[in-house]
Amino acid sequence: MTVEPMIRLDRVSKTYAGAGTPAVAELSLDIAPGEIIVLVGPSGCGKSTTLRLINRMIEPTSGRIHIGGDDVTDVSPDQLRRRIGYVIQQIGLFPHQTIAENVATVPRMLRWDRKRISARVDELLDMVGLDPRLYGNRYPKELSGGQAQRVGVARALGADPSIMLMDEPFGAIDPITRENLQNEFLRLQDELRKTIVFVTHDIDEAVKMGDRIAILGKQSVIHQADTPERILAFPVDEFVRSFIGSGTAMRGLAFEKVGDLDLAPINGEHDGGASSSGSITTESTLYDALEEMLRTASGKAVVVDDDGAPAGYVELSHLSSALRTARDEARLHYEQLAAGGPGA
Ligand SMILES: Nc1ncnc2c1ncn2[C@@H]1O[C@H](COP(=O)(O)OP(=O)(O)OP(=O)(O)O)[C@@H](O)[C@H]1O
Repeated sequence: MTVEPMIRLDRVSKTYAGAGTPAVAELSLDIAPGEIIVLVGPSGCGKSTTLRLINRMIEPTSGRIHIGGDDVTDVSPDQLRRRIGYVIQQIGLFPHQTIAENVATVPRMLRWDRKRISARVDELLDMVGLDPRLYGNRYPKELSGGQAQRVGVARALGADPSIMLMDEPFGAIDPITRENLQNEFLRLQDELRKTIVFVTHDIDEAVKMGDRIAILGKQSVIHQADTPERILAFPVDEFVRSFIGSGTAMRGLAFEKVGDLDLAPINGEHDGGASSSGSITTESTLYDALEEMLRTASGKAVVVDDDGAPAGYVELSHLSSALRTARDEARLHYEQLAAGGPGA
């Protein structure tokens, strides 16, 4: 990594009192400023422990933690936590405080004046898509699960921390609300550019949210830490392959754009049918094209240009060749890494 990492874990270990083996063993990981890194792995592999080590809710048994270039292993955890927002699944809003009071938690701890706190609370609720006038005076039990989760995000952003730790933040939410929250959060992150460590069980969520994904095995041992594209194209071992599961190859199609293909020409005889179907544009992904092929059961998908006129076909051979190229590029990257070459 060429930029100075925002978070550096340097051989960090944690053995809980009374436990025979460490929950986290010698974990080293650099996290760049502004990136979302997603930690995924089986239950009990130490994901939550790793998050809590970063904000020192628990103390490492050994190793060092650096934030923004400073070794924070020994600074006061209170100070540290103001620089780090924390969102958890069972959101833990204070039930007897209003939404506005909940969101004001950190600014109040920092002893901001009343006016500044109130302006910040309004701004934060707006940011997460809740109208402060409608929701500010409600109590947590008067919110849906999705709304409560938004409040959790707003509260974590209270003092504009540079780092957010998110432990299965959308885990207990129905799939549709969950997808909305994911999309809104990604949009928000486009503006805020926080450094985010995000824990999930769900590989699809990891692929969607992560700039990088770290696949962890027992004791938070990193099996593979890389972009979602490369992990899907080239799982480095059997553990990663089985963790990401079936349908892996197809998921990789979501990273390729139709516009990057050399489309098959449309012959005159197909024009009529071609122009009548086709929601696929040059901005669509190859995954969209595959869905279109399956939907029309034709083995090809018509691509339309900006004026809605047919521009060409995506064929199955495009898809297999795109996947092959992604796999070959990823393999080359890892070969170069192993050889200490340019990928290293
Ligand atoms: N406070 C604690 N005291 C003792 N052991 C703990 C404590 N918290 C976690 N552990 C143990 O440490 C290991 C890692 O737990 P952790 O919660 O970090 O895993 P996880 O990957 O987040 O799991 P999950 O996905 O199920 O939430 C487990 O074996 C767990 O039982």
